[in-house]
Amino acid sequence: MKPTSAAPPAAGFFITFEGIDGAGKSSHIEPLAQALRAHGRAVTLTREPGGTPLAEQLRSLLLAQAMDALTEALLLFAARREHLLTVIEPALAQGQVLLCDRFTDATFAYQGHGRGFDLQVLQTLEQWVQACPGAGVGASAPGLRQPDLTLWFDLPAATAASRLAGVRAPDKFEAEPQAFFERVAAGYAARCAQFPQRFERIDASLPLEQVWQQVRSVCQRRGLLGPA
Ligand SMILES: Nc1ncnc2c1ncn2[C@@H]1O[C@H](COP(=O)(O)OP(=O)(O)OP(=O)(O)O)[C@@H](O)[C@H]1O
Ligand SMILES: Cc1cn([C@H]2C[C@H](O)[C@@H](COP(=O)(O)O)O2)c(=O)[nH]c1=O
Repeated sequence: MKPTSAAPPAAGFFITFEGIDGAGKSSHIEPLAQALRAHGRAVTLTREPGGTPLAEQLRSLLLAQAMDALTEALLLFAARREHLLTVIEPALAQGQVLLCDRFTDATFAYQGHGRGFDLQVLQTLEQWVQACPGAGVGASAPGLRQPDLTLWFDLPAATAASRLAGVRAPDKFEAEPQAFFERVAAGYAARCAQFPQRFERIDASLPLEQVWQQVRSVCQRRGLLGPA
């Protein structure tokens, strides 16, 4: 029988976009999706909290209602479980690139460092919620779904606040004082130091086009995009 020359199916790849509110994540998700599709990849674009009808309902509560810190963490992880099982895992199993606007690093940064909520409790919830049969083959924690690549848009809290001023009415998180976002930014820096293999720091203080060039070159270096 003649050997077939068909390429093996692409493996799924999970990319998260992280950073404080106003850091510029959303400005680059759609352009990256387009670039990946032009490079022949199937792409799913999604966000947290949200990404499914149930998780979007939880998002509406989370972004509007004041609540106890544990309640907030539980609702975030409930939305995440639903999102993982119905959107993220199926897309990765089909070999897609999954682009997600925020994931669990946001919980460690906002709830953990921003609100001062217990990091050990967050870690326990992470282990429960992100246990997925298809995840982590060959990884340090087999069976635990984690992003393959995290693009961290690093921007001083004062610059983010001035970019957001007047753009839209602030939600519950955006209404927090600058000191909160300074703690969240420090939380992201700590996560970047803890997971240097999957984190890539993007200098988000540069003009839009230069930020995009950084995103593009990270994806080229990681073999997701070809040369420009
Ligand atoms: N590099 C940049 N230079 C100047 N302004 C920018 C830059 N990137 C984004 N902006 C502007 O800053 C604002 C926030 O950007 P964007 O919505 O992409 O941030 P975000 O990180 O997705 O915020 P959020 O998490 O709150 O949704 C927008 O008005 C956007 O046009
Ligand atoms: C996933 C996640 C999100 N948040 C916060 C961070 C943002 O302020 C909002 C989401 O709004 P965006 O405009 O879509 O960025 O939710 C959080 O506190 N903890 C989380 O785990």
